[in-house]
Amino acid sequence: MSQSELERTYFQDGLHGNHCYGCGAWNDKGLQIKSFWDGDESVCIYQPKPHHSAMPPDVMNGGTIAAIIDCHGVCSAIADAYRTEGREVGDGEKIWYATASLTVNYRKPTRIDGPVTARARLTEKTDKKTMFEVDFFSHDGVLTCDASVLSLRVPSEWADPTGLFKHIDSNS
Ligand SMILES: CCCCCCCC/C=C\CCCCCCCC(=O)SCCNC(=O)CCNC(=O)[C@H](O)C(C)(C)COP(=O)(O)OP(=O)(O)OC[C@H]1O[C@@H](n2cnc3c(N)ncnc32)[C@H](O)[C@@H]1OP(=O)(O)O
Repeated sequence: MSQSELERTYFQDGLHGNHCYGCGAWNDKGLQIKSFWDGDESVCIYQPKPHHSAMPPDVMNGGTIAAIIDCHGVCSAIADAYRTEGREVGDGEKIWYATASLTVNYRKPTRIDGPVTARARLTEKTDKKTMFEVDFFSHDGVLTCDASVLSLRVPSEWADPTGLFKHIDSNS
């Protein structure tokens, strides 16, 4: 059964300190997407802004669409991992995933004049890898893109607020 808007728990609200451009609730210049479970699917509804346009001002930009799908897919992988362990997102020992692969097929132009919806379903999972297939709809219900997002579980250094590369450099 679908949750009402007031009952929803958004994955990103549990990812404290996340400054990601697409999904970081702590990045005030980012998209700040919000994702939630609707049964076995995860859903993200996003109202594009006029500056998220492609060349025609009424069509949504493909890179912005990809950023939404990417972050919705990775956040779904994170939320799925917490759910598998019976925990709320962000509770207890932290779980991080990063994008290993993103494929987006742009089937039709996406209207910018209303909220877009990404719906994702889990299609493959191992201890380290999680694949979500994502359908992307414009506000009039047209399926404009389909996509797949492969997320890989990464160590806690990815969440170091001072950065990742010093860990990589010191290991190489
Ligand atoms: C107070 C402040 C606190 C701060 C808190 C922060 C909170 C943050 C919260 C939340 C964040 C969540 C939000 C993120 C959302 C946005 C996502 C992004 O934009 S992430 C950036 C873009 N992505 C990258 O930059 C990855 C770059 N790539 C890598 O680093 C590596 O390639 C990585 C980690 C993805 C994989 O490397 P390996 O060494 O762990 O894995 P290997 O051993 O190579 O592979 C494992 C398995 O995966 C397959 N695999 C790996 N890469 C693949 C690929 N590209 N395509 C297909 N398969 C791949 C391999 O074939 C292998 O498969 P077999 O286990 O043998 O079956």
